[in-house]
Amino acid sequence: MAVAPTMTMQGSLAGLQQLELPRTSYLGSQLGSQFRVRQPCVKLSPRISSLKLHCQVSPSSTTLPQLNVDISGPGKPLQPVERTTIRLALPSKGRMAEDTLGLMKDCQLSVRKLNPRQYIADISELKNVEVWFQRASDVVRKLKTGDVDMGIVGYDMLREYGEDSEDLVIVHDALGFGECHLAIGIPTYGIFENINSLNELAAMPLWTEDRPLRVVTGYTYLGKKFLEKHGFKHVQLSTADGALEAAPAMGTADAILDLVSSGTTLRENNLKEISGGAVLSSQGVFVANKKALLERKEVLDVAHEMLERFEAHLTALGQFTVVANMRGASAEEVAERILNNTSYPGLQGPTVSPVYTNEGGTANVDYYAITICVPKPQLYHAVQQLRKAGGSGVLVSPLTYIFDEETPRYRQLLENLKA
Ligand SMILES: Nc1ncnc2c1ncn2[C@@H]1O[C@H](COP(=O)(O)OP(=O)(O)OP(=O)(O)O)[C@@H](O)[C@H]1O
Ligand SMILES: O=P(O)(O)OC[C@H]1O[C@H](OP(=O)(O)OP(=O)(O)O)[C@H](O)[C@@H]1O
Ligand SMILES: [Mg+2]
Repeated sequence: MAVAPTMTMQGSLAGLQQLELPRTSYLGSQLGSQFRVRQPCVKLSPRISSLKLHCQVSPSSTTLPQLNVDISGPGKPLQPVERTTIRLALPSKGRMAEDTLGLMKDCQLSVRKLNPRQYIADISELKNVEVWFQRASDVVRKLKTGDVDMGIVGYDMLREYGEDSEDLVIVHDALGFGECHLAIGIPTYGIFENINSLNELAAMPLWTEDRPLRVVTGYTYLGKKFLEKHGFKHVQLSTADGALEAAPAMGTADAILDLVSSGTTLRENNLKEISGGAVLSSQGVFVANKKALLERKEVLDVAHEMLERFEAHLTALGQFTVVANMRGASAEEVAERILNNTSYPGLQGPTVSPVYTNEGGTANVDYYAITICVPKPQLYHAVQQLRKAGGSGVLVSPLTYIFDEETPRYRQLLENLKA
């Protein structure tokens, strides 16, 4: 039953501008006019006798004080109030945190954080969006429970902590950072010297109920499913937070199940991958809570905008804009030469525009400037083709965004929401 408590506040209130409620109940009116309650939604249980609330202080303050609010006595029932803000959870630390903020910035969605220890921030371009910094595992957990609406994490984390939940939906599956794969690693030496595949590992007669294959991993959900699926009968999974590659040499595990990117950590610890031993490929993904997308149009709208920005930027990253002056009789003739003699027609076709030269005071057209987009790896090939087709003075510049007419991923998202 919800109750309206009477409250006593303890602690210094100096400098407080607003109160953040990490959980959900309506406390707004009791807090006094000097506070702005940003999430006035808390479920209060009659058993709760006190709540600790984190308070956001004025920008000049560097500390994050805690305000103790004692709740005592029954009051009149309160109606729970729906959250109206949109919550985006981002990784709070490590390589994903940096890369995520980098991508947001590149998409003109800079995240404003008042100080590094603060876990809430905002994005001036996305009004009504709160950014919450969380450990990657918590980003997924909170997405599942609906405490946040959208988030960015590694696909590995999504699968491990999301546990194939139907409440989660991927909005963008390839953000272009945190690329790695989750794989089994075994020693290159000793009894594993001639073991090169998952089947060979499973078939080793050594593994029994009393002496199972010991695998250390941070991915116990995915690991268990994977090993069961591949016929491992006697396996013991254990877990550790990092430096798993040390376990076989220490004798505390036979194999590891961990992320591999360059392969250096495996190699430096005398471990190897085996064929069939890769569980999944991973990179940063943009995920949302399905119910939030379906039931709150404003969440779907923000997801759409972020998706469009990500797509426009990530597509552009792989291409150059190329401008070349071409001698020609007409714009059509130049366009035909590009379309027929080169492999790079541009997005819909080449843009062709006249170049006016000064001929005794009269503007004359002998050249046409063509503009096309070229995939980065094919740049030199494109320049060669353009030269052959009569191009001179080729200018190459980076592309920042390519906004297509529509975003295929958005269409896919709408399909997924119907399912
Ligand atoms: N070697 C790697 N190369 C690329 N991406 C990686 C690598 N290791 C991890 N990742 C990706 O980054 C995410 C975060 O990794 P991890 O949790 O190990 O954080 P971290 O940045 O290493 O910090 P810490 O391990 O100290 O908590 C992983 O879920 C995965 O998606
Ligand atoms: O194939 P590589 O390029 O060598 O990368 C793989 C390593 O990167 C990650 O560790 P991380 O650097 O995050 O250290 P941690 O174990 O402390 O998390 C992962 O857990 C591997 O150990
Ligand atoms: Mg790590």
